[in-house]
Amino acid sequence: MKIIADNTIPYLQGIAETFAEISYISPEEFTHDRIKNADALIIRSIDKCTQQILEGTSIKLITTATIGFDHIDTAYCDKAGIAWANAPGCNADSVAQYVLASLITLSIRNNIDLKNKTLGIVGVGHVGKAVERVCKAYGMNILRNDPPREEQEGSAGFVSLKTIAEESDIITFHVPYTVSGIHATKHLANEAFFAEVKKKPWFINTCRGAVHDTTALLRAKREGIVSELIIDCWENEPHIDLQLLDAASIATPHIAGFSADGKANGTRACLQTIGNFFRIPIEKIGEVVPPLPEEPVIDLDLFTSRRMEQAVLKTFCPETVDRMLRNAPHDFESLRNNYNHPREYKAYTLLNIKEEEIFLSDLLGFNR
Ligand SMILES: NC(=O)C1=CN([C@@H]2O[C@H](COP(=O)(O)OP(=O)(O)OC[C@H]3O[C@@H](n4cnc5c(N)ncnc54)[C@H](O)[C@@H]3O)[C@@H](O)[C@H]2O)C=CC1
Ligand SMILES: O=C(O)C(=O)[C@H](O)COP(=O)(O)O
Repeated sequence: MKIIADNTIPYLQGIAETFAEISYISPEEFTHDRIKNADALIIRSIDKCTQQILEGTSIKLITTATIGFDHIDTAYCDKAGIAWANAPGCNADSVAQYVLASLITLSIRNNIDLKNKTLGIVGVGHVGKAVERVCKAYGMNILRNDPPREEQEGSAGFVSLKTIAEESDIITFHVPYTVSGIHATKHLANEAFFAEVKKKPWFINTCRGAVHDTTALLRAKREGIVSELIIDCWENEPHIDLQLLDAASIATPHIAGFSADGKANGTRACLQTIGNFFRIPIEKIGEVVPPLPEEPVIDLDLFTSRRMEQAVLKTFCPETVDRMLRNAPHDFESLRNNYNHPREYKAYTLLNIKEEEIFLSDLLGFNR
């Protein structure tokens, strides 16, 4: 069996060689001619699987090491008999770590207490639920909007997008990018949405850039309708809007899901899918593990105040990544490809924890 894999997917090399003939190609090499003889692909979100690329190839299975799958023309795949699979939930905890660390960063910068602030979550799937869990543990009130889930499960626990706009102090989007159907998310945060916004909320996009309309978002920011912007996903990546970069309080190059743990989960999910599809045992799958952090022990006594917040920022510091993007906005893709993937909380042990810190620590998943 022939596999072609994106050579920027971590923790894959040395594993797939044991059961397949595998070639690694760069995202730039991802063309029809290069992939046409493969049986299976292992891709990332920057490898666009369009009809043009796929038509006339021998590909039977596409696996993407990501949650989102808007880079795959799934309608064409279904018509052409090409199976495809994403990696559901693989990096949901990474996005939650990013959101909490970014909120803490801005709360310290602006001297604002987040406890009892209302967080409106739009899209409450794997990521939205993980964000809800950590932000609730941190003491925030949660509003949830998810019309597709509401249709299936009933209205209890869900609110309208209008309520999110009117009542939230912070609004965070965790929807897939979709362009058709009654729940299409393209430009969900548009002029009409910002017209309903009341409390000058912070605005977070860590899902897909085109879920917001950049022009409308910039206007909302300029007019003080929204206040702080946390932007990880941008329209037209990697060619990001420099005015939005300037307007954002935290700006990162689409790395919210880039924890080492999330990457390993994504790689493992792809291998598992290939194993199941082609009925091959993948013995080395257990070797797909992220490396230990450089400093796996965090001594809380080293911090004079906001000790748990400092511990969170020790695992992932959005300001470091923000600086890298501002210094080189045109290197968006290379910043992503050469990123130093942080570990999630479970890779760290907290020392000298106090009784009142245990609840949050355990909920985030730190060891103690
Ligand atoms: N920045 C990053 O690195 C990452 C970005 N993502 C993005 O986040 C998205 C969400 O990920 P998951 O939560 O794992 O997906 P999921 O499929 O588990 O959940 C998405 C939720 O959004 C809801 N939804 C769909 N349309 C909606 C609408 N119009 N309004 C409100 N809710 C709507 C769905 O019903 C579902 O519950 C992914 O599709 C991906 O695009 C995911 C991981 C990392
Ligand atoms: O999982 C997703 O969906 C994401 O947005 C990923 O974080 C994107 O990762 P890459 O495709 O850039 O590896």
